[in-house]
Amino acid sequence: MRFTPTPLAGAFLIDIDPVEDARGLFARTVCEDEFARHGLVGRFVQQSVSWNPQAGTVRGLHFQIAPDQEIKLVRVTRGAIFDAIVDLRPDSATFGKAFHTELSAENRRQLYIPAGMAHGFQSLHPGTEVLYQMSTPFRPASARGLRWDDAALAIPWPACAAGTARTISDNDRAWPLLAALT
Ligand SMILES: Cc1cn([C@H]2C[C@H](O)[C@@H](COP(=O)(O)OP(=O)(O)O[C@H]3O[C@@H](C)C(=O)[C@@H](O)[C@H]3O)O2)c(=O)[nH]c1=O
Repeated sequence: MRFTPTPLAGAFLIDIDPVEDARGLFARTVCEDEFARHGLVGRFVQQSVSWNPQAGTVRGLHFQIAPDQEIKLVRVTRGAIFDAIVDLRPDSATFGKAFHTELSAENRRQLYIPAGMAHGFQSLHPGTEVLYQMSTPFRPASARGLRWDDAALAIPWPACAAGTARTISDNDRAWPLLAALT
C-alpha cells in the first residue's frame, strides 16, 4: 500500500500496490502491521455500506463526539464520490480546514480519517456504493453533524449535472455551522 499524507495531519490517502497478471489484480487494502508502521489504526469494529442510486447525493458532514470519536476508512466499490473531511480537533493547526479527494471504484483509493474530523461525500455517478470501516461502534447519542455547505469551510462541492437535483436528508440540511460548534 502507498500512504500519502494530506494537509490535515493524521489523514491519509491509501493507494493499492497491485500485483497484476492475466486474471486481473490482487492487492491488500488493510494490514494492521503496515498501518501501525505509519502510525495508523488498522483494526475496525464495524463496516457499513451506503448505496446512492442518484448522482448528486450528499451525505454528511458527520462525526461522533467523545468518548465515541471514530477513525474511518472509506472506499468506493461502485461509481465515484467527491469525499470531504473537516478538521474539528480544537488543538489542531488546521482546525476548521477541509480536504477533499475523489474516491472511485476505478482508482480503488481509500481515505483514512483520524478521530476528530467530520466526513461527508457527494456521489458523482448514479449507482454509487461506498464502503466504510469504523474503529468505534455507531452510537446515535454521540452522532453529530456540521453543515455541508457552510461557507466558512469553502468545500468546492461539484455542481450537479443539468436537470439533476441534489439529494440530501432533512437532518443533513439542518446541522449547525462551524461557528456554532466553537
Ligand atoms: C451511520 C449509521 C447509521 N445507522 C442508521 C441510522 C439511520 O436510521 C440510518 C441512516 O443513517 P444516516 O442518515 O446517518 O446515514 P448516512 O447519512 O449515510 O451516514 C453516514 O454518512 C457518512 C457521511 C459517514 O461518514 C458515515 O459514517 C455515516 O455517518 O442508519 C446505523 O444503524 N448505523 C450507522 O453506523
